Amino acid sequence: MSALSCSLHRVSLQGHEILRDIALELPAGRWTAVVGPNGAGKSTLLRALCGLIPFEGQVLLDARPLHDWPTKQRARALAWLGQNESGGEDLTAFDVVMLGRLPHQAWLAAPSSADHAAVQAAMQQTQSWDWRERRLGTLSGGERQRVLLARALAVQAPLLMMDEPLAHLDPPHQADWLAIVRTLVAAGRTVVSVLHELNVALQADELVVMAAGRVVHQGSPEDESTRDALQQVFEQRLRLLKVEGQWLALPQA
Ligand SMILES: Nc1ncnc2c1ncn2[C@@H]1O[C@H](COP(=O)(O)OP(=O)(O)OP(=O)(O)O)[C@@H](O)[C@H]1O
Repeated sequence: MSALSCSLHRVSLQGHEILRDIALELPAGRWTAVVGPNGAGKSTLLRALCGLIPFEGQVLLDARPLHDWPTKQRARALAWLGQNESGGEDLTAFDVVMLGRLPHQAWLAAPSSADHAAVQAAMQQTQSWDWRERRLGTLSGGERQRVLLARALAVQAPLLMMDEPLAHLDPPHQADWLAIVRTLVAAGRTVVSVLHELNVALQADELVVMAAGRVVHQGSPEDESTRDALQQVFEQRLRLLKVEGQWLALPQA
């Protein structure tokens, strides 16, 4: 069963064709990592799949065309964490995370106790609760990223899409992110993330390997064909090693 599937004929930005002929099925209840070299089209793909940019073709969320979903219902079904998100600098971290609860609230209604509980739980999960009174603009890059991750978690959507969620995170907080993803997937949620950190991506259930605006391969990191595709798109410049049962990718000079 797919949480999200697409048949994208073309995605163009400002008159330039960025993606072409992409057909994907992203399995429900699994973690899929999208990888590939700079400029491959990973962020553009994720944004098209979330309906944030126009596309030629079709995207199905839970087997229903994305654009047929009522906006609020779709916002409850699909949570999004973008790359280098700006805005809301003067809001407190708590209020930023509360924005994740908007799809659950009636127009102009005050947040409910369930909204408060969801915000607190998400901020505790990303260890950002201590900064709840701080303004977003005063936080470091990594602290800010944890608040924005909490906002995405607070939506409590069955599908979580994240573009470079590990940006600015130090190794312990990368490990915490991985633990959060595993907890979500164990609870039946679906996670799709663009990742540059190949050692983390190789722990995903599925990899989508991209190059030059196309999907080159989709499969488990355990499959040799997936690792061959990685080598191909990264110009055979990886050393892929299995250490303690875990695939690692080192840059090769
Ligand atoms: N608004 C735009 N107008 C024209 N071209 C764009 C626009 N946005 C992105 N592109 C181009 O589209 C291509 C894909 O960009 P995208 O950000 O999706 O790649 P990516 O795989 O996420 O890259 P990276 O790993 O460097 O973050 C790049 O060549 C980029 O320069």
